Amino acid sequence: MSFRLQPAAPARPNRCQLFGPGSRPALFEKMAASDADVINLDLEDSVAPADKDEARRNIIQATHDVDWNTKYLTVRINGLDTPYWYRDVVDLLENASDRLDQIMIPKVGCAADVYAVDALVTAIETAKGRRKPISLEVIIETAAGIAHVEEIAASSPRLQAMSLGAADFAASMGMQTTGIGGTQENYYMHRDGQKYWSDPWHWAQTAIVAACRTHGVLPVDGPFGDFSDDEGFRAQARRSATLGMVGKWAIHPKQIAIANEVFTPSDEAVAEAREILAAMEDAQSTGAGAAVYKGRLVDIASVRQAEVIVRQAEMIAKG
Ligand SMILES: CCC(=O)SCCNC(=O)CCNC(=O)[C@H](O)C(C)(C)COP(=O)(O)OP(=O)(O)OC[C@H]1O[C@@H](n2cnc3c(N)ncnc32)[C@H](O)[C@@H]1OP(=O)(O)O
Ligand SMILES: O=CC(=O)O
Ligand SMILES: [Mg+2]
Repeated sequence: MSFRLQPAAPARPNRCQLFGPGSRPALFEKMAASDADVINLDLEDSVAPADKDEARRNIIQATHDVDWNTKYLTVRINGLDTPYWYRDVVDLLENASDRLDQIMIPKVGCAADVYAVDALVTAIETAKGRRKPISLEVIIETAAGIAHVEEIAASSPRLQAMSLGAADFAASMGMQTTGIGGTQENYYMHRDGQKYWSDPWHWAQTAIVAACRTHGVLPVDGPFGDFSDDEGFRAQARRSATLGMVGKWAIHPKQIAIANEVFTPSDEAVAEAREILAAMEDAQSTGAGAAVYKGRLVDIASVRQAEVIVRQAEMIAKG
């Protein structure tokens, strides 16, 4: 273990990030009343170019008018390769209420992309005397983004979360699919006449989790496009949770309850984790470093594993 301790990620629930287009203000109250931990109002890909100005105005108004209660409120700005992003940041930071918590930067390709937004945010916060600092989140959804994922995770003290954006990621990588997340028909192994599907998102997810955990950032799984496929969504979410991600986007309200369920440690998992902690406390009281729990080895590493589950459950229970 390096002598540098691994920094903790922000201790707030981030099990589900519910998206909605800034150009559909009729959805805002429904989003606020949902069970999602995080609300992402979108100015980017779900908003047509002709609607960008109005969507910005809708979102700014909603930071003043809508009761967002305990939601973590974040706005996805347009990418740095567009003519829209600077106006998104300037208008939001100059006019949104203090209810705005975070800005999401899409298609981040290098640490300097985050630096540029951070510089603009910092200047406007100072000029306007905004007392609550805005946090940042990024989407890794390009070949450059995944190639530079570690420097991006380290890019700014404002950075709280990083998502994998499967749709744009697939496009940027030249992947032969129009599916957004989940199992891909042609990504399989073959043996004895049987197909065994594999997970094409796995390597990018683990790269994101490692970069995030190194730098104290929340790793999040992005969209799953087929919102009629509950079991496909659940399987994708379970894989992400198992790999260390803390939550997943919902692009339709149907997906919220499944994300919350999967990313909340189950009562059984928490009970087992507590039993492991107790078994190890007993072992350590007799001077032993290892013990047997339900026929399997547990040791001090098991304590660290069990603590991840207990801490996550306690943090979610606190809200
Ligand atoms: C893929 C790459 C990405 O960047 S994903 C992130 C950007 N995309 C988005 O933000 C899209 C978010 N989702 C949507 O715009 C809509 O959910 C889409 C997919 C278009 C479906 O809308 P619609 O046809 O109205 O759905 P529906 O009739 O099944 O709705 C049922 C009830 O739920 C509501 N609803 C719908 N979407 C949301 C939402 N995002 N947040 C909150 N509520 C939502 C509908 O208004 C409808 O409500 P009601 O039952 O009529 O009261
Ligand atoms: O922005 C999200 C994506 O999947 O693309
Ligand atoms: Mg995208």
